[in-house]
Formats: sequence, C-alpha cells, structure tokens
Amino acid sequence: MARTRVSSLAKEFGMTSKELLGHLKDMKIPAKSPSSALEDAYVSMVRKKLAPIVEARAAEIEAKRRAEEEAAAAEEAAKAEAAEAERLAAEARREEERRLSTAALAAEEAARAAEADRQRQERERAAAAAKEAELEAKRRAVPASDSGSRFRSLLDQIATQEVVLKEKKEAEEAKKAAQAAERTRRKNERGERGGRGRSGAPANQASTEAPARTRRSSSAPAVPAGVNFPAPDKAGKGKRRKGASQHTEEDRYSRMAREAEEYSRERVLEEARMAVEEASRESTGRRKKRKEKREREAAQAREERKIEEALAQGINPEELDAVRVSEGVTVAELADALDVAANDIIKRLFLLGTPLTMTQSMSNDLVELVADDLGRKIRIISPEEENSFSFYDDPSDLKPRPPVVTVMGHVDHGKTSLLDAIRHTGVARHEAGGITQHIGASQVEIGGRQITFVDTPGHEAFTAMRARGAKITDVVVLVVAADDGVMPQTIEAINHSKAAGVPIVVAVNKCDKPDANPDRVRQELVEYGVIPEEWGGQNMFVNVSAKKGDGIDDLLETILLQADVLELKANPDTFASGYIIEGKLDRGRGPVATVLVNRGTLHVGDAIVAGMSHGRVRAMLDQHGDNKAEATPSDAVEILGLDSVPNAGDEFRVFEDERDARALAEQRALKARIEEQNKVKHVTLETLFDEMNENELKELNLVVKADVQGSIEALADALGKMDQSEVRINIIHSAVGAISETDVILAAASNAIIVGFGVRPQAKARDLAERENVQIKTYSIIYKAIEDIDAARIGMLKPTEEEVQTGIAEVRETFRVPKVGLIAGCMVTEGEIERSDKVRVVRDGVVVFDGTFASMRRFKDDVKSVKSGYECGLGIEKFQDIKVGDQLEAYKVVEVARTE
Ligand SMILES: Nc1nc2c(ncn2[C@@H]2O[C@H](COP(=O)(O)OP(=O)(O)OP(=O)(O)O)[C@@H](O)[C@H]2O)c(=O)[nH]1
Repeated sequence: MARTRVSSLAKEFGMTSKELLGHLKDMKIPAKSPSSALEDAYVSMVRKKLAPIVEARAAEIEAKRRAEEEAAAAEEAAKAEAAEAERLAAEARREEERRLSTAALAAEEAARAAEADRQRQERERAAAAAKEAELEAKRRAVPASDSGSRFRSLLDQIATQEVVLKEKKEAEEAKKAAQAAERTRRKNERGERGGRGRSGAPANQASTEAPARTRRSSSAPAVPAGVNFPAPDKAGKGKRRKGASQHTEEDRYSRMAREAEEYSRERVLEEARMAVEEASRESTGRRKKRKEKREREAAQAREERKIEEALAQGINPEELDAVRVSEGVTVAELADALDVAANDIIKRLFLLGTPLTMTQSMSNDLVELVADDLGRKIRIISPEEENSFSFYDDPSDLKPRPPVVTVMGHVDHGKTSLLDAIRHTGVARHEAGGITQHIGASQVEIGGRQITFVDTPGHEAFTAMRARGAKITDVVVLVVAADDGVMPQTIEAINHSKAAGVPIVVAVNKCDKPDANPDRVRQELVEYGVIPEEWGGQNMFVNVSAKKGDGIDDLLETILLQADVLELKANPDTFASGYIIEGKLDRGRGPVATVLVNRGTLHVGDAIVAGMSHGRVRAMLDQHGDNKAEATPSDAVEILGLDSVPNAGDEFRVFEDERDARALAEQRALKARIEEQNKVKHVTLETLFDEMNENELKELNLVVKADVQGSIEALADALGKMDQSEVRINIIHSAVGAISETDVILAAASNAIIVGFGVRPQAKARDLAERENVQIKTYSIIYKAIEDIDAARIGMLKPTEEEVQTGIAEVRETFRVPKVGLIAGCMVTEGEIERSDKVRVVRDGVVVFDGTFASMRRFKDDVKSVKSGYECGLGIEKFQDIKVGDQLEAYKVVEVARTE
C-alpha cells in the first residue's frame, strides 16, 4: 500500500490538515506538514485512535448534510409546489381563454347557423308556396283527366309561364296607367284650382279602375305573392316579422354565448381551485414520499458501490459487514475491534480451555470461535492481503488479454514433456533454431494468438502462490497419462484448481502407448467432478502424445476456446502490476526475477517494487533471451535491476517515482521484521504450554542506524558471536541514515535501545526519545558499542541472591509468656538486628532452626531494631526450643547484579 499524505487522511477524517497534525503530534507520530506521507502502520494507528473523533465528526457532518438535504428538499418541494400552482393557474387561465373564445365562436357559429336556418326555412316556405301556386295553376289550366302526361305537363308549364308573364306585363301596364292617371289627376287638380270642369273625371276614373285591376290581379292564379312580386303589405309584414324574430334569435344566441362563457369560466375556475387544493393537500405527502424515495435510492446506490468495490478487490460482498482483524490479533485488539470488554473475551477463552492474557496473540481458529460465540461476523486479514493493492479499472479501458495457463498432474504423467512439446511448437513456428531458456514461464503463439504457460513445480507451489494472494492462472491443464489413469496427485491437482476456481482442460497424455485407454481416464475423472463436454459436462478433453507431439495444436486451440469463454481482459494503459513467478540471484546479473504482468504495461526504466525489493527495470528479456522494451498484460518476462531477490508469489508494482517504490519496499521490510519479531512474542494454542513451561527468555532489542552499511554488518556479526543462551539480541531494524523519530517510535514500541554509528539523532528524534525514555547510544567505534552491549547483556542476566548478616544476639535466659510462647532474653553482640530480618538459631556451631522473628521487644515495647550492646526479648516464629547459650544470627537476602 502506498503511503498516505496527511492532507488526504485529514480529508478522509473530515478535519483540517492542521487539526490532524495536532493529533499526530499528540500521538507522537512524525509529520511536519500536510504533504508529509504516513506509513500504513501509522495510518492504521491513527485511524484506530481517532476513530471516536472521526465518528463523532462524521455523525455531525452527516447530520448537517441531512439537515441541508432536508432544507434543500423542502425548498425544492416549495418551489415545485409554487411552480405547480403557477402551472395550474396558467393552465386555468389558458383554459378559460380557450373556453371563452370557444364560447364566443360557438355563439357566433350558432348565430350564423340560426341565420342560415332561418334563411333555409324562408326558402323552404317560399318554395312550398311557389309549388302550391304552381299546382293551383296547373289545376286551373289543365283538365284533371290530362294530368299525368309528361309532355302535357311540360306544355302546361310553358303555358303557365306565358300566363304569368302576360299577367305580369298587364300588371305593369296597369301600374303605368295608374301612375299616368295619377299624374293626370294631379295635373287636373292643379288645373281645377284654376278652372273647375276638368278636375273630377280623371280622379273618378282612376279611383274606379285601380281597385278593379287590383282585384283582378289579386285573384290571378299563378303569381306567388311575396316572391317575385311581393305584396307591399305582406312584404312589410314579413320584414317586420323577420326583424322581430331576428332580434329574438340574436338575443337567444348572445344569451347562450354569455351562459356558455359563464359556465366555462366557472367550471375552469372551479377545476383550477380544486387542482390547487389537491396540490397543496398532497404536497406534504409528496415531499415525504420524495424524500423517502431519495433515501432509498441513495442507500441502494451506496450498497451497490460497496459491492462493486468489494468485487473489484476480490472480496466476497457477504463479508463486507464483517469486522476486519489482522492475523495474530491480540485479545485486547480483538476486544477493541469487536467493541466488547476484553474481560469478556478472556472469560470465553478460559471456558474454551485456552486462557490468554490481554496482550497475547490469538490463532485464527480462536478468533473465529470467539467471534462466533459473540454472534459476530469476522474477517481475518492476512499480512499479504493487508499489503496487497486493489485496483479498479473502468470497463471501457479493458482490452482482451492472452490466457495464463498452469500445467498440473501426477508425477511422471508428462507435465515437463508436454510443456516442452508446447514450447517446441511455438519456437519451431516463430524462431526456428531459437533456444528456449528456463525463465519460469513461456509464451507460445497459435493462429496469431498468444498463450502464456507458467511452470509451477507442483500444485503446492500453485496453492502457496494463491495463498499469498497471487492470482496468476486463468486455465489449468490437467495432464493424465492414458495408461495410468487418475492417481493421487491428479485428485489433489483437481482439488487445488477447484479451490482456486480455475477451469480445467484435461490433456490425456501418452495416447501413443499401446495400453493407453483415454476413455477410462474420462470415466475415472467423472467421479471427481471433471466431466467431458461430450458427456454433458463442463470440461474439455484432448488426447495428446507429448512424446510424439500429437494433439498439441488441438490442445492449444482448446485452451484458446476455454479462454474465449472466460473473456479475459485487462487495462494495458496504466502502470504495470502483477506477480513474481520466480526469483534468483545470478552471478553476473545480480537479482533476476520473472514477472507476470497482469495489468498495465511494464517498460524498461520503470521504478518497480516487488515484495521487499525495489529498483528500476534495467533490462527485460523474454524466454528466448531477447531484449524487450515493454511487456503487456499476460506477458511473462525476466527483469534485471532489483536490489534484492524477491520471492515467488510476491506482488510487483510500478511507481511513477522511484522514491515511492523504495519507501514501500522499506515499509514492507520493516513490517516483515516486526512481524518476525512479533512471531517470537506471539503465542499460539500449539506453543502456549511449552512457552509457559519454558524459562523466561530475555531479549535485548536494538535499532541500529549507521553511516555505512558495513558498520551494521560488522555489529550484526559481532553480536551473532556473543553468548545468547540467556539473553537473545535482536536487531529489529537497521538502516543507513540519521536517527529519526520513526526509529524512536519503533524503539519505544519494541522496548529497544537505539544504537548509532557515525550518525546523530535528529533534534525531534532526541526530544521524542527523552519523552519516551528511549535510550539512544551513539558511537564512533564499533568495539566500544559491542563492549557496552555486552555489559548491558550481562546486566540483564538474572541477579544472584546473597545473604547479608545484619547482627548477632546471644540468648542469656528464656521465659514463657502466656499466649505468646517462649521468649529469649538476649544481648545483641554484633551489628544491628531488625524485626524484618531472617534468623538462624545456631547451637554449638550447628544451625538448629532457620526462620523469622515473631516478636522484638525492649522492656514492654515492640521495636523495629536493636543495636549491638543492647538487651532485648526475641520470639521466633514456630520455634519454641530456644536454649540459653544459643546464638541468633540475623540476616537479610539481597539480589546482587551478576558480573559474570
Ligand atoms: N510414450 C510416452 N511417454 C511419455 C509421454 N510424455 C511423457 N512421457 C514419458 O514419461 C516420463 C515422465 O515424463 P515427464 O515429462 O518427466 O513427466 P512429469 O509429469 O513432468 O514428471 P515430474 O516432473 O517428475 O512430475 C518420461 O520418461 C517421458 O519420456 C508421451 O506422450 N508418450
């Protein structure tokens, strides 16, 4: 894990960097500024210590956030409500307008329709009248017997028409005549006013003629009144009637329109009112519902995120809620993690028959038992897991990668031969004549696609790597000899593959042998859950002969098929990471490691950390010894440039900055040393009894800092030669450089002394050492340091007990005191005897009793001591046989430091 900056930790805790720095200072953790980086050990210490503060802070922040969220939600709801009301009002307005205009239009339309209707009725009436007149004319002009003849009818029509026209002409002539007569009459009247005789005749003529014509005209059969020649009275009447009815009609429509308008307005307003009421009534409930929905969604999103992260880290999501504890956790630490009283755990342990103290470490089994007993879920984190990285790639960055394959099988079933045959295939195709060298892995190409084979010496190594968190295999090729069938290691290999969740492709080998029986192998494997596809199972089987090279292509293609099913992908465009497959120390080239890249691209020159080793990739070689400039996911390459040899299964990772790589390697090394040291301290169920019976082993822990590595080695060498039978000397940490605060913290935690050669403590380290009572010894010459350490070692040896005589008293007489017993009347002849001293009764040079004083008196008073030359009365505990003349020797037992 990378170091964590103070600023980012402060951010995580929801506090300012300054505040966190204050806490760090209190906890004596060295950090100068927000950009200071903290090692993981400190980070977890800080997390643990600040947990209550952080939790309180988180709760505060959460409450604030919730309040803000609620306020925002309320505001949003109010806004939404206002907007809703506004929308409803606007809608109501629009609706009203629409309805009003619709009503007006409807009224207009209705008026138009009524007018049209009226006109239509008029027309109909006129037409009916015309028709009636026509029929009447026909009745008059044509004999009844002639009716029905079409031709006659036509003639009749024409005749009628002629009659009508003739009468019309006559009427006009009559009218003209009447008008002329009128004009004449008026002229005559004007003349009569001047001469009498001429004025009466024309007036009479006109008055007699006009009614006659009028009568005749009124009795005329075919002229429909009011149509072509409407009678003035009729027309006037009609006009009046029409005007009145029109007036009535207009009133009705406008009333209708007004009513429609009023109705629509009221209805729209009513609807709007109801909508607003409904909205306001529901708004509270809606707000609540919206809030609940938001909370539900947020909780679900949180849960999904958690599961996603867990899966990305390869953790079973079900274990997410489990309390995480490190392997080798102490009773106190477990109690802390589970938030229960340590006594509770101690009690349970006692009942389980394994009494442990607070500071003692617990085995995984015990931790699980206790957690189970408490009804709690627990997840024990291995040191590898603690140290491992978790990466998360965006799915869009993932690109297909070749499969990585491990060959497993029973001894002598042909694993090596098969790998050779496979390698030969690849070499023969692409680098004829090329020499394959052993780098722990090999890559072959078939049909333009690659496969990486990892050579593991057996399934134990495979599982050992897996146990260390190394996920290096995508597909297992299980080699089973066709003549031998399923054997014990075949079954083990199946179990290991299944435990790792890796699919198995079976290579039934040695099919060239006369007694080969590939079908029997298939049948036998069914029993172990490895079922051929052709029999409805999941496993692909290929018959091969590694010796003859038969079926190898088929096997490779089958592996690719299996890989296709797995859809293997990785992100190549990032810093490389992966696992060490093999590490060795090469005489000429130094530490060499074969790495399998499982993410990103590894380049020559990259700053890399592999387990506790670090360095820059100086060179990169493939299995043919050819230089490579880069290695992409699923590539296995040999790298040079590490400062030490890493272990198989170690994780490797590229850093942008070499200093980070070094820091992580050093941190891992330190952690490993502390773990190693803790292993001595930690007790397990198995070693508990032995430890209790063994004599206490003393240890002298040292932190050694020097100006050169040589001094450290010289000291380690000299210490190694010392007698360590009674005091074991542990160098718990050594490094080149000044004595730092970190060194002091480590020494304080491990009860160690700091020894410096040619280096001085930094000012802060000195202050801290003073506060923590950590001794810092600095030297310029090694032998002086060795002398001091030797002296300290001797000082730590168990001290011897020595007797120191304090005084002698002679018994001059004896007397019995009721209820007290025998008392010796004595004279102190030497030294000073004390009440707390031990006493030996010596008679004639022989010790007759050894014990303690029961009483010491001078006269009647109890006293604490009596000096030489004084008399006193002395009683001896559980001894009543004191005789006159006995010598009482008083002495003390004191512990004296050994000088060897
Ligand atoms: N006839 C025949 N013999 C084979 C075949 N494959 C391997 N052998 C022989 O079987 C023996 C064992 O082969 P290895 O490849 O060493 O087997 P292994 O499984 O690697 O053996 P260990 O490494 O000891 O576990 C050798 O003598 C091979 O020559 C094959 O396909 N046909």
